[in-house]
Amino acid sequence: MAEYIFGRNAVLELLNSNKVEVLYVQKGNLKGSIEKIIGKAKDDKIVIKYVDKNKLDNISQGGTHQGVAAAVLEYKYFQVDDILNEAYEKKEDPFIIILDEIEDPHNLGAIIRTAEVAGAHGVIIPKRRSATVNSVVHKASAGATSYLKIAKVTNITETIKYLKAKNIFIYGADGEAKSFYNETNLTGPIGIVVGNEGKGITKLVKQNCDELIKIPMFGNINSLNASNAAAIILYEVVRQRNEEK
Ligand SMILES: C[S@@+](CC[C@H](N)C(=O)[O-])C[C@H]1O[C@@H](n2cnc3c(N)ncnc32)[C@H](O)[C@@H]1O
Repeated sequence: MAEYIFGRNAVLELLNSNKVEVLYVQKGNLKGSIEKIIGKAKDDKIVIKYVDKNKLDNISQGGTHQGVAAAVLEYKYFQVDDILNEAYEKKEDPFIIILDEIEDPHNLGAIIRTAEVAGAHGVIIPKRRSATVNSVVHKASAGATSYLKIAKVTNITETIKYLKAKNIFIYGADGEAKSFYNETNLTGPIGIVVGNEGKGITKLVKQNCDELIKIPMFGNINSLNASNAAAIILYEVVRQRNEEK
């Protein structure tokens, strides 16, 4: 069952933290701060439903709704083992994307979308210093957050060690790597680490990767956008896996 928040200040706060799934506005009640709320929801491309007062009275169960309520988007994160089990149940080698502090929700959404389309089994993000699955990510993923398993972990390095103990080979995507991504064998059980937009993969995480791989660059800019880099590498994994069959 959806959880609802009501009242103008509470709804605006929820909008600012990108956690509104659907906005409910009382028909005809469009004056004052409600205009700001509707404007923000429109900017964020959130579904707005104009409803009768009765509907809002029901949602708020007698509370003061001031003509507005919102359904809260709460993503239920999976465990790393759920991602592994998804692969094992499908009798496939695990194919996991590990995001080391991706901060931009649009990048996170885009990577989740590519990972889902590429047939990966899940995406792992850290609890801290990372974008989390909110309405912006949900939209940027084109709804892929509803299909792909996303796990939120306390420590990426520990998770990598855990995956390595399960015979999963961990590649770090790094523009300074020696090996080229397309000359590296990316078949078998693998995890691909993609780093933060500004600082790349953190030192400790990098040290714990089995191998670093790079996408060649020929221009003046010293890196690709994280979600573009992820897409290029994920599709090389797809290519190699299909060639293997
Ligand atoms: C914007 S880049 C980070 C740039 C950062 N200044 C650095 O030193 O890594 C974000 C992430 O995208 C991936 N990436 C970007 N360009 C890449 C390339 N040429 N080869 C492999 N990965 C790349 C890496 O995972 C990187 O951590």
